[in-house]
Amino acid sequence: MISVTEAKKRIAEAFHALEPVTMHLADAAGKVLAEDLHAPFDIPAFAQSAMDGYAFAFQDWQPGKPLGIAGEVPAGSGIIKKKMPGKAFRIFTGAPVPAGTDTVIMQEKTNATHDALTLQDEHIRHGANVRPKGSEIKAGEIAMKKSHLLTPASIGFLAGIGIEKATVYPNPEISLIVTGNELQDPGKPLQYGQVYESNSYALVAVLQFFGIESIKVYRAKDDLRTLKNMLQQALDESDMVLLTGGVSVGKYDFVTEAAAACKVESLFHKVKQKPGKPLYSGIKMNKPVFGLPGNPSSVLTCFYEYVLDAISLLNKRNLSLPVVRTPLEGVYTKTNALTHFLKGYYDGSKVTLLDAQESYRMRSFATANCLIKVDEETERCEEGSLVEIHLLTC
Ligand SMILES: Nc1nc2c(c(=O)[nH]1)N[C@H]1C(S)=C(S)[C@@H](COP(=O)(O)OP(=O)(O)OC[C@H]3O[C@@H](n4cnc5c(N)ncnc54)[C@H](O)[C@@H]3O)O[C@H]1N2
Ligand code: MOO
Repeated sequence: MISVTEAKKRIAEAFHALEPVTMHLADAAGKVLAEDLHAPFDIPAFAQSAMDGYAFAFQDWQPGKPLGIAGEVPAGSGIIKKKMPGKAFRIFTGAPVPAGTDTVIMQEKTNATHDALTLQDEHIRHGANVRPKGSEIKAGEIAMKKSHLLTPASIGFLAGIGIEKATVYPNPEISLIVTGNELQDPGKPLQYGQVYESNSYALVAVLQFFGIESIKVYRAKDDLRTLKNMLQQALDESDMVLLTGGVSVGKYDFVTEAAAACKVESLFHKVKQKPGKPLYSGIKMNKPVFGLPGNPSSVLTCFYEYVLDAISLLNKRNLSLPVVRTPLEGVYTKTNALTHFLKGYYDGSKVTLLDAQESYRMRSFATANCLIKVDEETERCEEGSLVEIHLLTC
């Protein structure tokens, strides 16, 4: 049995990023850039008015002397206006500032008749209310660097400078295999000895929260041949496989055997932790395989603590839970030399240990917003002592 630190280290060293793919910008949100992007054009592509008002040449203006009005330039106007010295143009926000003019005055600060304009702003400066050509970015300039996370603002920025496609690290396609003869679908009546299948629901939900779109779910009976064939198929058609249940020492626990039969190389089996002690992790051609111990709370805890690390290595995102140190409300003691991950509630200044910590229970997990990590060697956490918590961002 290895420590939590060693298990995380083995994962960190085992996996590398998926092959980058080029996709439409609309599909690239939440992904990480695998290339530098350069601006294809000067943006704005022309000197642009920032206000509804009048464009004029600053040097033509003499206080108290009206300017003539030569015409109108609405946004989107493709008409190139002739230079009209001494004249102003009616102009609107976003419209091209006509050649020969360099300054825009907002309409509220003018007095205009149909052909004469009086400026009523002595403080107006040369170039006011004009967005110069290329002031956002110049053609050829680096717009975004490799490894940048495409946030909504990044997507808006790239679209705004005319970029349509991006080469990014894709999300892994993931197969889930839930094992167990006892499993029944929610909504159907429970026969004696059956339990409702909830692990696939929790895993699909958490994967979706983290932006993973391609998820296949399989159900396997506790039978080595079936499980082996299913795992082989899942390995063939996806980038990562998560199995739940069947990873402990029982007579019907076949996950590690099935993985070995599929030539998955084991990274570890069993970690000094609670919940999730029988956790298994393996690798086949950069495809992570996790055998998550079947108890629902162990499944989700191991997902947050280990599977997220592996996904982060494949898609180059940093999805691992944020870590905070905060005072503990109450006292916590433990007698075993295992790392404990405990369901907690963090109010921004302290963390409270929730009840129902047993790994078959999900009730308090459903209201928890963090996991409290109590290290292997710690025997007692005193009231008010600083503990490490991992924030459940979803
Ligand atoms: N002799 C020992 N027995 C057990 C040990 C051990 O070290 N020695 N470890 C215990 C721990 S810790 C855990 S965790 C479990 C893990 O066992 P498995 O991964 O083999 O899981 P199962 O036995 O298949 O299931 C455990 C539990 O979870 C329920 N389950 C399973 N799948 C689902 C699902 N999809 N949805 C809802 N509930 C599920 C299952 O019915 C069992 O109650 O082993 C301990 N035993
Ligand atoms: O972790 Mo088992 O996950 O303690 O029930």
